[in-house]
Amino acid sequence: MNARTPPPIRPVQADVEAAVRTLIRWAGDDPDREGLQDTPGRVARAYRTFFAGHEEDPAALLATTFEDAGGFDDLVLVRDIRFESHCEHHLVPIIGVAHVAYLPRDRVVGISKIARVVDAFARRLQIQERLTRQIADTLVDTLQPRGVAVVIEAQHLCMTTRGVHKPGSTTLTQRWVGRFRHAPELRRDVWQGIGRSGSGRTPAT
Ligand SMILES: Nc1nc2c(ncn2[C@@H]2O[C@H](COP(=O)(O)OP(=O)(O)OP(=O)(O)O)[C@@H](O)[C@H]2O)c(=O)[nH]1
Ligand SMILES: [Zn+2]
Repeated sequence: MNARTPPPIRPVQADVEAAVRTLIRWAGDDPDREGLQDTPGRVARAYRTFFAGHEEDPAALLATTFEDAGGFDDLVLVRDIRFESHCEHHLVPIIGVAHVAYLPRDRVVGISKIARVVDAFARRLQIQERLTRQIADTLVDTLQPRGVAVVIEAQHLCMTTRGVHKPGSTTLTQRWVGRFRHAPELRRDVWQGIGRSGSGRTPAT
């Protein structure tokens, strides 16, 4: 944003409710009928939850670390972190799991904070590739570990409930940083840890 561009004005709840009334009318229904009267307010509140990550600073979630981990510097893998996100193309849910691994250098982080970082990025308008990368980059920047791995498997409802209509299809993305990039055995540890048999190939740089 350059100096002449004013910051975007954030709509207030009344603006959002008016937009939802328009959507209801566009769908062919009457926003004033009894069953729909409270819907615009509900949708505004739901969207606030869905996109709460835009208000969060994921790096701050990792601020508390522990150096006294008994010299532990081996693999830490938090598996099956269920998340709900929304695709930025259709505003339709992306539902999946993230598996996050790191090799500590001199400190570890509370494991719940890793799941919080996943949520902070998931609760935004997203594409899966960016979500994967943002989680990995945040761990790298804040913990400076020897390596980070993020694998995400997700179902995009824009592919299953509309458009190409492929129910059951899932998308898998992976990001390997540091030691994981050039150590197939470490990547195999992650694949085995998450119950999958990934290839040991070295990812393109
Ligand atoms: N790479 C990537 N694509 C995504 C993600 N979520 C949704 N998409 C895709 O974004 C694309 C948008 O394509 P468009 O042709 O502009 O939109 P569309 O006409 O609604 O496309 P269809 O979904 O094929 O009906 C689609 O191919 C979606 O499958 C994501 O996380 N990553
Ligand atoms: Zn989509």
